[in-house]
Amino acid sequence: MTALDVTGARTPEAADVITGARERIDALDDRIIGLIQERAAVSAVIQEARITSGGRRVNLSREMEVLGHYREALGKPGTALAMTLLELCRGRI
Ligand SMILES: O=C(O)C(=O)C[C@]1(C(=O)O)C=C[C@@H](O)C=C1
Repeated sequence: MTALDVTGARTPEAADVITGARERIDALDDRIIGLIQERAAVSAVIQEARITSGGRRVNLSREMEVLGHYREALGKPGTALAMTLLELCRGRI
């Protein structure tokens, strides 16, 4: 496949722009994944401390704060993103 095919561009110039921008997106995605893994590790510390102290894994009022934070920053899809992040960090409830 040529660069034109894989990018969907109709000109070599557009294919170059897309190929370069996709490299930046791949690098950003790697950083985002790393941050999600770091977030999950910090979240695990909190959950462990709470459970060890006799509490529950989940704290719904805090989850509402997290959901609101993402919704304020990113709009309605931010809520869906935060729900996915919470599931990654504390499992399904
Ligand atoms: O902040 C907490 O108390 C956490 O346990 C962290 C966290 C989160 O990942 O944001 C995870 C589970 C809780 O239900 C609420 C929030």
